[in-house]
Amino acid sequence: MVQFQSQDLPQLLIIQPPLCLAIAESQLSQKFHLLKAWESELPLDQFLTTYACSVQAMLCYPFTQVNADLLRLLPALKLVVSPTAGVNNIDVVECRRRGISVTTSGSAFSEDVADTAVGLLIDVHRRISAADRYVKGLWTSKGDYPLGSKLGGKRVGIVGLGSIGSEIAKRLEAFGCIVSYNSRSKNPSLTYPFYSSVHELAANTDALIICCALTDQTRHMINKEVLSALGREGVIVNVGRGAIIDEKELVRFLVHGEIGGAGLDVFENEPHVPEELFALDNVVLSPHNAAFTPESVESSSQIVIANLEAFFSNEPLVTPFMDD
Ligand SMILES: O=CC(=O)O
Repeated sequence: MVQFQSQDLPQLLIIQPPLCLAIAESQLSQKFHLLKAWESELPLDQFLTTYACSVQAMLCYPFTQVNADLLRLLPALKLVVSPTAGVNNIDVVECRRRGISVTTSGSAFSEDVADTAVGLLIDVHRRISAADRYVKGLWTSKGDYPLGSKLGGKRVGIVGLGSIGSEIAKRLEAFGCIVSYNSRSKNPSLTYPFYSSVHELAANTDALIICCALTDQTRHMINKEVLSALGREGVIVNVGRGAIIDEKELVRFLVHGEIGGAGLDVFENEPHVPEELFALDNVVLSPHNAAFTPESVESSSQIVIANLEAFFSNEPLVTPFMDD
């Protein structure tokens, strides 16, 4: 049997280690010659210069900033593969200008993100995390814990009705919620009420779930006016990206009781989380892990590998990034 040396395999550049999103390295290394920049003794720019003329594909984990400066060092690059749904760490405009394709995880994470979004919504309304802390610390007599509020019948506005938003809507319908949405455009195949303005959506709902992409247009889209429109009883859940909400305003609204509560999986400057939130029982926090289960990471791994194989065999990419 012919034994391939890894040098014979197509090169795959990886700049930073994978953290929790480990794409099965054993599977990758059977098919690609992995160039792991962080394991090299060379400074990054020298490492990249060494492979500049040969590297055509890069796997980019969420903390790698793929900006114009980095791309300039990689003149042969033709493909950036992201194992996540969000690509706000990649300069997709510069990639397009340079003829570099970008792929995402497609819908590999959608169901798990949707589960977490609904979990956070229920938790804030029914005070599950706060009740857990209460039982473990202060419970002295039965029945004296403040009542939470019912999810069924709530009007929930979904901001971004793509693959994740649609999974959230499906789940909320089963809970008897009244769903409406805001998106870049109305989807004619959906019957949920559409609001072209997120402010209007907030004014007409009891809770907002943010699951759109972070772009120049959506940065700080949830601002003081939108939070005021959501109102004192309103709840906000964010499983998109932290910077879609003006975090300083959100903290101010929560601390002053000007909105009802929040379930947050993402933050503006991760892993920094505003400490004012820690003392609030109507705020539930999670460490940007809404998407990640062993099952979804495995499915994202398969998509990463399928995109790389398609690229190196000149086949159409499986989940190209679509900026629609
Ligand atoms: O945050 C997770 C993702 O973008 O898939």
